[in-house]
Amino acid sequence: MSGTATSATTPATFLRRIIGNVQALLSLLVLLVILTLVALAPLVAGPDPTSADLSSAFGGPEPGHPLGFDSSGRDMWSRLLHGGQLTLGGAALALAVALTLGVPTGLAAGFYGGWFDLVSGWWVNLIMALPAMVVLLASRAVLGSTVWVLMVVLGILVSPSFFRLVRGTVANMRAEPYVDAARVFGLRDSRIIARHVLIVVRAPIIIQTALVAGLAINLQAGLEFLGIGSGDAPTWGAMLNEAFTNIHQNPLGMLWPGLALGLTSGSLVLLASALRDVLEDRDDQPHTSGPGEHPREADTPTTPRHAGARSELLSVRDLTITYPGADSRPNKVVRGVDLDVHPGEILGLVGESGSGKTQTAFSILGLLPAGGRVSRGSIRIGGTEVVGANERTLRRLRGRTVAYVPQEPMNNLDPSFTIGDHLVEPLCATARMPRSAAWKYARELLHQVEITDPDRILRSYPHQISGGMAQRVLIAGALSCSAELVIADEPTTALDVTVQAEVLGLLRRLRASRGMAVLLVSHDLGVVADLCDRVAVLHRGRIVEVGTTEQVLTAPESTHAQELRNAVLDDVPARQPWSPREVDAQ
Ligand SMILES: Nc1ncnc2c1ncn2[C@@H]1O[C@H](COP(=O)(O)OP(=O)(O)OP(=O)(O)O)[C@@H](O)[C@H]1O
Repeated sequence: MSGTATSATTPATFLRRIIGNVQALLSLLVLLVILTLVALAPLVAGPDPTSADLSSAFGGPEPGHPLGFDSSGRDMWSRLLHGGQLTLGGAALALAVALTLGVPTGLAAGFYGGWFDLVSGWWVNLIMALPAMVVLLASRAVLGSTVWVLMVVLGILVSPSFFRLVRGTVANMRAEPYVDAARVFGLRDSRIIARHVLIVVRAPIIIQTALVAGLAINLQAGLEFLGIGSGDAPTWGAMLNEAFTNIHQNPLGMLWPGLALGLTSGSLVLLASALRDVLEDRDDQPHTSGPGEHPREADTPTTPRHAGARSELLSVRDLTITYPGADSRPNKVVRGVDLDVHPGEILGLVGESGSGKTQTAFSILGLLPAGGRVSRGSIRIGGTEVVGANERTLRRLRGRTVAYVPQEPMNNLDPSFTIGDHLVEPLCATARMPRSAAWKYARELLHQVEITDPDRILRSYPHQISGGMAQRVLIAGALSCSAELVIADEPTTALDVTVQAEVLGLLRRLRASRGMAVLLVSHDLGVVADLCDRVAVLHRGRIVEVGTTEQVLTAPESTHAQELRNAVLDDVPARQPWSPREVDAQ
């Protein structure tokens, strides 16, 4: 089964995506213009921002003074550009402090947990409990009114936002199997953090940075506006303060610093939202294929099309699933798939790893991972179109018409709840059964999946039962709302051979007794031969052969079905026992 959406984006790809995103491009352009003008203030601003000429007070624009003069006759254009240096510089300092404090401590607390997590958590809670304005006022009284000092204090006050973000993300991934695997390979923690952890947290950090930058600029301007800042120095907040006091004589005076603040913080917020889309591979385009889409290989029509009458239970036509590719162009992982599962039938969906089996199954359930979308085609379950359907329609179908049996039974049971809770909750919520009736029915379901002591199992927590038992419980869950179609994704892969046979036998008996249909996702031809009426073979996202199980397994027509069959070792002579002479011979 595939993992979740992650994007290992190179800087060049990232840049290309930014350029391809109108919102990101426009907000970046606005910010670049503002930053360039502010950085070049000594060259382009003209007169000294502090030199006053009372004879020009409240004067309008004139050559060399495009924005006119303030109440003391100081040039507004010059004050705006020089003021930007203090306002934006102060915000950058606050951000640098917040990042320096929040990110490394968040990484360490999330990765190592333990006493460091506990102690840093207390500190962060303490800082968050402090009223920011009161702390800033007290800091000004104690440390002086220099804008830089106040910005350092502000940086400390906003650092918990980075700490919490990074700690939460890292703590979630600490238990990921690939982190354990990296440890097993003997990698040092510093390398694991640099290689596996930073990649995951960098996108949220970049987004948060853009948001906190906007906040810091506005807080800094707010302090200056209230007169808590650095006195005479020109800043956007101080300009607003001065213009506000003289609003009746010169209402336009508020416009320029207000516009500078609004444009800067607005662009930062828009940039953060666009970055989220770009970095997290979100794609909110309508679900249609566009001219820019390109398959990894030519779209040669190898798919055997059987676009005849559609099954009333499950009918898939021309299904195409797309993810944003590494080069920012759409990557089709399933292409033009046609499938039908008839009532009471077991259809095997087979193919090598990565051929698109799980993606096809998830799209039928309307549960594609983030970034994935059905870019073309139709999926009908019980006559209802799933592609483009709203969540309410999908919820109505899931559990009632179609149910799912996963590959890893243990991962799909919440360790905090008993098996009884797992079975009873959905019965109460979707079938609206009273609790006592739901418990009785859950017991009956466990009987149907051939569990001999249902009362003990209902009271047990997931860790108290075996993998085979857990899979039976999940099958019972799939049966609970009398679904007509069960999608089983490698339901026996995680089980040992004896239990595999038991579960397969159970599925076969349930089909016979309840008449339910099964779409069985598997790469194990033995399982398919044992259970399925028909087989569809997937190769690189396309169906290359469909037929009865006997026909596909005994006389496959397509090369890929032949290859799959040849990979089964049944007819191959067993290897001779190992003998030390083999080593000598090498
Ligand atoms: N979240 C994702 N983001 C991008 N591509 C994905 C994602 N999940 C799967 N893919 C790609 O989709 C293709 C099909 O994956 P899928 O999981 O359906 O394969 P599969 O046939 O079920 O393989 P397996 O038997 O190993 O589970 C693969 O090339 C995979 O790289």
